[in-house]
Amino acid sequence: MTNKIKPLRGEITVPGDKSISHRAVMLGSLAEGTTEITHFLQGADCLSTINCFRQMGVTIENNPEQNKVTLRGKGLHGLKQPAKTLDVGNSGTTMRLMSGILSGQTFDTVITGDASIQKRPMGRIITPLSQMGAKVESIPGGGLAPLHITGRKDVHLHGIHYDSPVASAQVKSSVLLAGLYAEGSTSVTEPNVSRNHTELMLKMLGADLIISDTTATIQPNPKLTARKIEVPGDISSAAYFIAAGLIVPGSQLVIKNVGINPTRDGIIRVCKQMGADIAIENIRNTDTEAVGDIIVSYSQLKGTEIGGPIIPTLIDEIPIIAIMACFAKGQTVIKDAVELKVKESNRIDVMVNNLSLMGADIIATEDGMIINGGLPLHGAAIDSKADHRIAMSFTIAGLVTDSPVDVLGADCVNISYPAFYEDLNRLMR
Ligand SMILES: O=C(O)C1=C[C@@H](OP(=O)(O)O)[C@@H](O)[C@H](O)C1
Ligand SMILES: C=C(OP(=O)(O)O)C(=O)O
Repeated sequence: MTNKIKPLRGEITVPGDKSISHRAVMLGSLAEGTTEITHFLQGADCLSTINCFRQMGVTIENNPEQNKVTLRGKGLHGLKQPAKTLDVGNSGTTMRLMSGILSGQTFDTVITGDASIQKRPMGRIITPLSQMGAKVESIPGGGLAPLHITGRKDVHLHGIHYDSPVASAQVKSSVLLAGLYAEGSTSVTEPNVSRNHTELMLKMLGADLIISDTTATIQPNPKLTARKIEVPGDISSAAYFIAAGLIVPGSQLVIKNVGINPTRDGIIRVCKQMGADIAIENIRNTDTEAVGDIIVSYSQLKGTEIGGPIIPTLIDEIPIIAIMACFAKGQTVIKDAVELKVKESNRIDVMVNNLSLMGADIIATEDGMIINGGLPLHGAAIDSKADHRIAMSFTIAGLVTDSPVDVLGADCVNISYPAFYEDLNRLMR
């Protein structure tokens, strides 16, 4: 069967940012007053966060038709012990950020997630939280979930300075959130700056938090006051349409209202490096985050090198960048991205194996991959390994292969972008 290539044209608004939606529920639950969240992401990961906080006594109304969530915060010390194990589903963000919050509670909890979560490293949060005096135990051992977190009845956590070995917003946020419950200040320094949504939202709600270069420092026990939170469109979801616009001949797309926080905008910078016809218009600020409309047109891309401080700003976009690199002239080298091995799947192996199957010239390296672009890609059956970013990346590749790509387990897009296929089909009409 051959594939008829159809250009993508028109305007699209992508769903709300996943990282910011999680944080809005978490911090709203710890604030005093009513939080109204608009453009909330109705992805399974964020619904897991809602469920966990409901189990700890927070009243949360979710209106999926309007993507609106309203919740009544309990204050820093108002959560109650859940009746059963907290289940984060597939969400690493929920697991790691909540572990920081739970470390500061007076009650015990057990927290776990699906098969993928139970393979992902939690030692990276157990180490700093333990240094703060928290008692976080891996039940199976080896730093894996489920985790048992013992409440701190008499002893308080104490602030630390943590020199994180990884640039990870989940590690940084977990420690800063535990810092809300510590004696003394808590700071985290990371090797490169990771997304700073936790810091920006905490500040907006009234926390005493200072960001200086690669260090964030928080003072304990603030009064957090509920505010309206407008969630920008998720640049990680926009990335699939950016790529489609660039690689499908004849395409031109406007992606409205996308979060362009500089700790997340690496994909835009890489597209420019690759010679893309891409621009941002209508830049404005919400209370905490910059947003803009992304305009993108089909372009002949060229290879590039990606590594160093830009990596955390585009970590979830590397699978789709690898697809773009296959359509670029020349070589693309992606390095310093070893973190890809501990996401929902090993994203280096899964990208390299599947793109090789489709005829790409790609090899895995220890911390990334090297792609020689320009070879035609063929259709194939691609196992998504239940990883939403993999499923969406290969769907976009399949728009320009000579025969169809069959993505197995494609319903995992539900984790971060439930309407992905509907939105894509609408732009191809
Ligand atoms: O804090 C967050 O919301 C996230 C941080 C990143 O993970 P790491 O902190 O593990 O890099 C990213 O990959 C994930 O999709 C969301
Ligand atoms: C890695 C991701 O999310 P999490 O760590 O929250 O599971 C992702 O969405 O690509």
